[in-house]
Amino acid sequence: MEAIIIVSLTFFFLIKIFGYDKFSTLHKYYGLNHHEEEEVMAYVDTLLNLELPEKKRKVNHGEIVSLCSEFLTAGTDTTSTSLQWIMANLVKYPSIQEKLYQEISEVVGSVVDQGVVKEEDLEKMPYIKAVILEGLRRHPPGHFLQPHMVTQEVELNGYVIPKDATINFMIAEMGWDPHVWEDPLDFKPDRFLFGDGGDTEEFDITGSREIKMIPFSAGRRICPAYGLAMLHLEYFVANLIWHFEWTTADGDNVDLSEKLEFTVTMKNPLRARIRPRINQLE
Ligand code: HEM
Repeated sequence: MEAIIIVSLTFFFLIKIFGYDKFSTLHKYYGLNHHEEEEVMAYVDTLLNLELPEKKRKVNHGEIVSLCSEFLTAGTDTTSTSLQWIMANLVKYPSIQEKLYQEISEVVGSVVDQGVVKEEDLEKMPYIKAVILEGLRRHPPGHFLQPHMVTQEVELNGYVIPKDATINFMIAEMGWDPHVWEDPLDFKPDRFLFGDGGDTEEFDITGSREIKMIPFSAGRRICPAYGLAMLHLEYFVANLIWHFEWTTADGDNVDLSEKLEFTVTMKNPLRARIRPRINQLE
């Protein structure tokens, strides 16, 4: 009998579906497998002996707590919110979900083998990158950056911005600019596929060549974890789609209205019906 599970999504619950032990990438970056063969260094370890050259001392416990709190806050909500937006679009647009599933199956094979899509598999999947980039363009979790301060007076488009002024950047609006993006409010991952081979390498998410969208900011204060966040999103989405077929719950329409919280979240959180693909093969 088909097992159909209706979920009101919180994505950390979904991590549990797969089991943390299978998420080798998380282990590698967060240093969770100290007892296993691979030698890893946890971020917190790097702080314990960190010298502050200007102050000629090590970071104290209060500063370590503050740094840990910062990266936990900065990293958790942003990634889970982005994941929810991307999955919502994959539920809303089944043909995009199907195209993604086809790409994953071509690289990884059949889900009956019950493995996981691995980090090295993702490198052979241009479409998953395109889906994540489109998700971050259309629904960046932060619509603004942290406030920045101007270090020297500058003139921009006829406006003088004085030294020490506090400024910010409307990063969501940049990604929706109709002068830069065709049909900017549509969810079209194909816009990030370049060349015959569908190579997405060309898109520069750091904005160092040109700025078309900067969900992770740009320059010196760019999100230090942008590579990790991209990898997590590709990893979670690929595995969620490879293992499960996602459809709307009870004829619900996926509502993409926004709500401003710490990040910009779904006003009506995604409710989806997920069906293990393995059952479809029996
Ligand atoms: C989709 C996921 C993520 C997005 C869209 C994102 C985006 C951003 C943005 C826009 C900033 C502000 C940069 C600025 O003000 O110029 C930022 C800063 C930061 N992010 Fe991320 N981030 C994500 C995930 C993560 C993760 C997973 C971590 C840590 C594990 C992290 C750690 C940080 C930290 C520590 C800062 C502050 C950097 C500083 O003050 O210089 N972020 N992020």
